[in-house]
Amino acid sequence: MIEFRGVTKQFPDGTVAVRDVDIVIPPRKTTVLVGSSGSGKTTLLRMINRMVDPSSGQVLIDGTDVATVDPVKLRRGIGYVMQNSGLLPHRKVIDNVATVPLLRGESRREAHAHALELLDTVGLDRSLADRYPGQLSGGQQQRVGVARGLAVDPNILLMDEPFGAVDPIVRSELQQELLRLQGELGKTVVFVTHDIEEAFLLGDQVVILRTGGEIVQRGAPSEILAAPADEFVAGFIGADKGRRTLRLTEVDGRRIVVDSEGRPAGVLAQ
Ligand SMILES: Nc1ncnc2c1ncn2[C@@H]1O[C@H](COP(=O)(O)OP(=O)(O)OP(=O)(O)O)[C@@H](O)[C@H]1O
Repeated sequence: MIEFRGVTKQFPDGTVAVRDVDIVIPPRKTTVLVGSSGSGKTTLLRMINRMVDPSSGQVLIDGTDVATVDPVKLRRGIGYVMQNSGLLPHRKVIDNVATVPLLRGESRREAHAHALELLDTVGLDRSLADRYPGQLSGGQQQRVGVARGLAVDPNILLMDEPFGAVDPIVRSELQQELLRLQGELGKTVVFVTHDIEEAFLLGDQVVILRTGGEIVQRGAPSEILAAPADEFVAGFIGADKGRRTLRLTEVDGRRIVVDSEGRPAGVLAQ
C-alpha cells in the first residue's frame, strides 16, 4: 500500500504543485491520477520514487516513509514508464529492457533471457529485440517501455501518461493490453493521465485533481459517475455539456461506460 499523508510540494520558485494531499493507494489495484495540465499529477507520482521530495508531509510504502530509504535502492524496486517510452536511442531493444536487471547484478545471459520473456509478456515479437528504438512504431516503443518498467519485477509500477503520444487506435490497444497484463500480474499501478475516459477505463480508483494540486474527488469510476462531487468534476466528465456525457449501463451483467450517443467508452472491471 502507498499512502500520501498531508503532502505538500512547493518548488523553490514558490509554485505550489501539490497542497495537503491525502491518498491511500491500495495494493494490486490501479489508481489513476487525472486532472488538467499543471494539476500536480507528475509531481505526486515522482514523490513515490523520490524523484521529487515533499516540502511537508509523508509518502509511505507499506508503512515505511520513503524519505528514510536510499533513492537508488528505492527506484530499483519500482517500475517507471513515461511518455515517449524514455528508451535509450543508441541501445538495442533487448539492452534497453535488460538495463536495470544488469545493474542489479544479473549476468548478461540471465538478463537477456529475462528481457526476451518480457517482450512476450507485453505482446512484442522477439524478432524486434535487436532493433534500435527508432526502428519501432510508437506503439511498439511504448510496449518496450512497459517491458522495461516490469524488468525489475516491481510490486509498484508508476506510469506517467504512457499512452499520450500514440494515435487513438494504438492507444486503445495499449489500454486493453494493460488491463490484460494487470489481470495477470496484479501490480500496484499508479497511472497519470489527463484523459478522463482513460482514467475510468483503467482505474479501480480514480483521483481527480485540479490546478494547485488539490483533490476534488476520489473513488471508483462508478461512484464518480453516479455522483460528481461538484461542478468542476461534472464539467470534467462532460456531464454539464451533454457532450460525451459518460454514464453507466449494464449489458449481460457487465457494467459498461457509454457516452451520450450510447457508444461504449469502456467496461468497468468491478
Ligand atoms: N521543478 C519545478 N520547478 C518549479 N515548478 C515546477 C517544477 N516542476 C513542476 N512545477 C510546477 O508544478 C505544477 C504541477 O506540475 P506537474 O508536472 O506535477 O503537473 P501535471 O498535472 O503532471 O501536468 P501535465 O499534465 O502538464 O504534465 C505546475 O504548475 C508546474 O509548472
